[in-house]
Amino acid sequence: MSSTAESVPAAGHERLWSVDDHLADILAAVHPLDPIELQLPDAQGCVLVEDVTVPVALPPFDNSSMDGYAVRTADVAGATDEFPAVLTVIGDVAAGSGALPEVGPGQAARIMTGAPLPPGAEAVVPVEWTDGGGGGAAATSMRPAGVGGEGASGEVRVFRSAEARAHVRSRGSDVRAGDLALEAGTVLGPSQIGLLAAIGRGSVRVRPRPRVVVLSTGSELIQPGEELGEGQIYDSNSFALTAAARDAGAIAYRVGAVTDDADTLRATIEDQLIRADMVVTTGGVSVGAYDVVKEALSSVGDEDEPGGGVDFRKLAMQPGKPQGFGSIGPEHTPLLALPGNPVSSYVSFELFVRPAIRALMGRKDVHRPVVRATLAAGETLSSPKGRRQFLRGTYDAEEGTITPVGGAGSHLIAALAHADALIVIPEESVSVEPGTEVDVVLIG
Ligand SMILES: Nc1nc2c(c(=O)[nH]1)N[C@H]1C(S)=C(S)[C@@H](COP(=O)(O)OP(=O)(O)OC[C@H]3O[C@@H](n4cnc5c(N)ncnc54)[C@H](O)[C@@H]3O)O[C@H]1N2
Ligand code: MOO
Repeated sequence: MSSTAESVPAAGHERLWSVDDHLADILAAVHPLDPIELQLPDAQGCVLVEDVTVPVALPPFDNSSMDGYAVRTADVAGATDEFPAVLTVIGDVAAGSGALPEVGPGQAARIMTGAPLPPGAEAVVPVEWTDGGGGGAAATSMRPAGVGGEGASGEVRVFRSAEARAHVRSRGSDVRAGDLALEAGTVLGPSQIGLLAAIGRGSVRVRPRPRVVVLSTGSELIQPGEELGEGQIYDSNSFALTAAARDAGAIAYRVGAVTDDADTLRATIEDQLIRADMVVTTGGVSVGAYDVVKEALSSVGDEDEPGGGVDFRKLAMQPGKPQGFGSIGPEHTPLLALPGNPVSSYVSFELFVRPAIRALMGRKDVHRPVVRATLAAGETLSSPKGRRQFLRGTYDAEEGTITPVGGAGSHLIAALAHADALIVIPEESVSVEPGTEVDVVLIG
């Protein structure tokens, strides 16, 4: 991967890439996945690639919005408690009723919410405006349609008049046939899935969720639940980043920690490519003698896979300085190699992997929201010169303040777990006073 953009001036002898240039390079190389037809439940969170038009009006027929009686307006005109209209009940119309009774003069059909308005009827009077067929005062509910259809015959007293179309939901009052239901580019949330189902669509063309394989590296890592040995730590990165990938919209596969062995790592990644639209690794990208990701991937693909290969860079950011990005395998699957420190890998994920996942999904909103907030710190914060620092904090939307949680250390997993935002300290700042306005990335 290369960038035409300028890199940040070297600090010491290092060439540092800016956060923005690195992200731009990633987004330039990551393209939306090809669309597929998915069943509705599987399409949740996906981006629609077709304009969906309404095949049938909603509602498809005039229907009642209340449990009550379908009546002719002239029959109930002037009805009061004292002088109710007395109508002959000719039967029940329940939701789903096929054959409908014709309501003639002096007649009423008992009707349920959602049931089609029967021919002849012009309005619905709610059951509470009637005696419910019981011969007494105003009813509070209908008598259940028990054996023998009690309540679906006899007489009903109506105590109020009704205007034409009262309590009737007209055919097409929601959408009409031929209307645009949802346009291409819409992200399918629960209500959009509901609309698609309501107009009878069982499947839609969408961009699929990317399959993201997350693997961590490090011979010191063991799985949570196992007994810690000397010098060992639990692998938290693969869990955190798999969760973050899922949260971003991906189908995430967590691969357990791989030992610091280049051949094993290469073989593991190759095995995973079959189910990966993107690979994310953590650890092994620094300058140590056992920095296996760098060793395993620096050379990958150069001769065999034109256009492939992984580039390792140092970024002008803290945490998250060492980063790798490129593509791997015959499909040129994007690979992001993140630093191993837990906070570094998480912040790097937020800044680079999440946007890449969302770009694969075809989403326009690839970035987290950024707001301005007042720094509510107890002391002046310091930041390394020439590096964009991302401190963790809690954001108070009501007060418009951001309070740092924990320090700058990239091993502070507990503080990260209590943060819902990243405080951005620009490259040019070396200290920030409490009360200063800062950019805040909302990650909660
Ligand atoms: N001489 C230098 N040393 C380091 C530099 C440097 O420029 N010169 N950069 C530092 C920075 S900044 C970072 S960030 C780290 C990145 O190192 P690696 O990506 O090679 O990561 P590791 O060495 O494998 O691990 C670092 C640290 O994180 C712990 N870790 C790793 N994986 C996990 C995991 N899955 N779950 C929990 N914790 C994990 C690991 O045990 C180490 O403590 O390099 C600095 N060094
Ligand atoms: O850049 Mo490292 O990610 O500072 O901790």
